Amino acid sequence: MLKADGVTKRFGGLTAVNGVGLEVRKGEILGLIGPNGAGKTTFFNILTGIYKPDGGTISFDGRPIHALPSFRIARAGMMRTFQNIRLLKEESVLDNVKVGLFGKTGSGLWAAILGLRSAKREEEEVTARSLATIERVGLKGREREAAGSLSYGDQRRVEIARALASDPKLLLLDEPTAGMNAAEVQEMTDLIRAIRGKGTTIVLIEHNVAMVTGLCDRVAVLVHGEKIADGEPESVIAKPEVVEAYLGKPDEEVIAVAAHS
Ligand SMILES: Nc1ncnc2c1ncn2[C@@H]1O[C@H](COP(=O)(O)OP(=O)(O)OP(=O)(O)O)[C@@H](O)[C@H]1O
Repeated sequence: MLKADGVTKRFGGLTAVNGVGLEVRKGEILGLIGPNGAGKTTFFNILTGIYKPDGGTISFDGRPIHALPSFRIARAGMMRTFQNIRLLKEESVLDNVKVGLFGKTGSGLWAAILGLRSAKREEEEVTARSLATIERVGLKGREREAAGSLSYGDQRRVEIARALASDPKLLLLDEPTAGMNAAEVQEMTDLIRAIRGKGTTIVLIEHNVAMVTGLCDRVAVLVHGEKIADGEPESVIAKPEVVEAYLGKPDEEVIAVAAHS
């Protein structure tokens, strides 16, 4: 589904992503882990066209995308969420999700201004699709509430719904469980699994090692902008270089998870 080869990004003298190669297979959940500042979000920003890479190539669904603007990459079927929730807090849950379908409609601005029938029909379709997606992420009945009034965990669901509304082939989630309690992490894990169950391929950046190990089919590890490991979760996180580089020192949680597997 996605193939990155030798992807590099520099900010002045800092090489944030250094020659990273990564393959994402159709239908899998891939976890991207690594310490703070390892380059994970920068890598997402490159995949989604927010940053242009200084080197390397990326193909998505068989087409090169590394030179495309973000809206074209989104239109090709790659959507994402952000580490810091980016919702229109005063607007309704429904309107926030409808934003995810912006650019997907074809009638155009004049048709909307003139109130043409095609624009009305499109608006109805966008609303229906958004409502169905809201239900899918478990927020049925909350459509008219202001997004900012929802709990943190539910706001993340709205973010995911916005990315999911256009039915992407590939969904990138940047720390979907950040700041969540154990129950919310479990609910988010279930939701991600259900999304994959409907055929969406998922890559997620995550700090919660136990969650990654339980959820992901494969894990890739970035350290100082370089990929140091890639493979089946339990074996990757048990590698001494991963334990040391990722955590700085052997960590009891990781060792316990590895030993348990
Ligand atoms: N726009 C930018 N300008 C300059 N430096 C940047 C920029 N974006 C990221 N960096 C730097 O690139 C490095 C990688 O940052 P990045 O946010 O990608 O790491 P990360 O692995 O996502 O970290 P975290 O887990 O803390 O979110 C860091 O040193 C960061 O300061």
